[in-house]
Amino acid sequence: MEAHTDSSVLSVIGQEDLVGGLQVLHDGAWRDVAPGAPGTLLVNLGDMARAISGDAWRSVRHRVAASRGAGARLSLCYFAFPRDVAVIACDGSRYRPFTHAEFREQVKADIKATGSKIGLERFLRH
Ligand SMILES: O=C(O)CCC(=O)C(=O)O
Ligand SMILES: [Fe+2]
Repeated sequence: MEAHTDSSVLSVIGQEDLVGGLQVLHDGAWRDVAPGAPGTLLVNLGDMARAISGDAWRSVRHRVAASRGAGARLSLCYFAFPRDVAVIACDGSRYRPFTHAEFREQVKADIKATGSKIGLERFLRH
């Protein structure tokens, strides 16, 4: 899975594998996230948490780089999203207020046009 930030408010990832492969970008370097003990849940902040907090919380860029022949990898993800009509706004934020539906449509359009998600940058105030 290529590098991305989640679009959610938060994501809960249950990794039932012992293979690993999840990596997060930290200080410009990809770091492995070691698989936890069985039953470990990993919580990831998404773009909506970032926007609602005015960048106080960050949506970490991550990817899955499972190596060939490492065995089966199973992960279950739960993504919590705002309702479509929810207005995502924060006083003093770099982002203009937008609805979740607007964000979703913009991501869809950007993926169609460029092959990848652009995300919150699209909503920067000018
Ligand atoms: O499988 C994983 O560990 C993460 C998957 C992921 O990043 C996603 O589905 O957004
Ligand atoms: Fe993700």
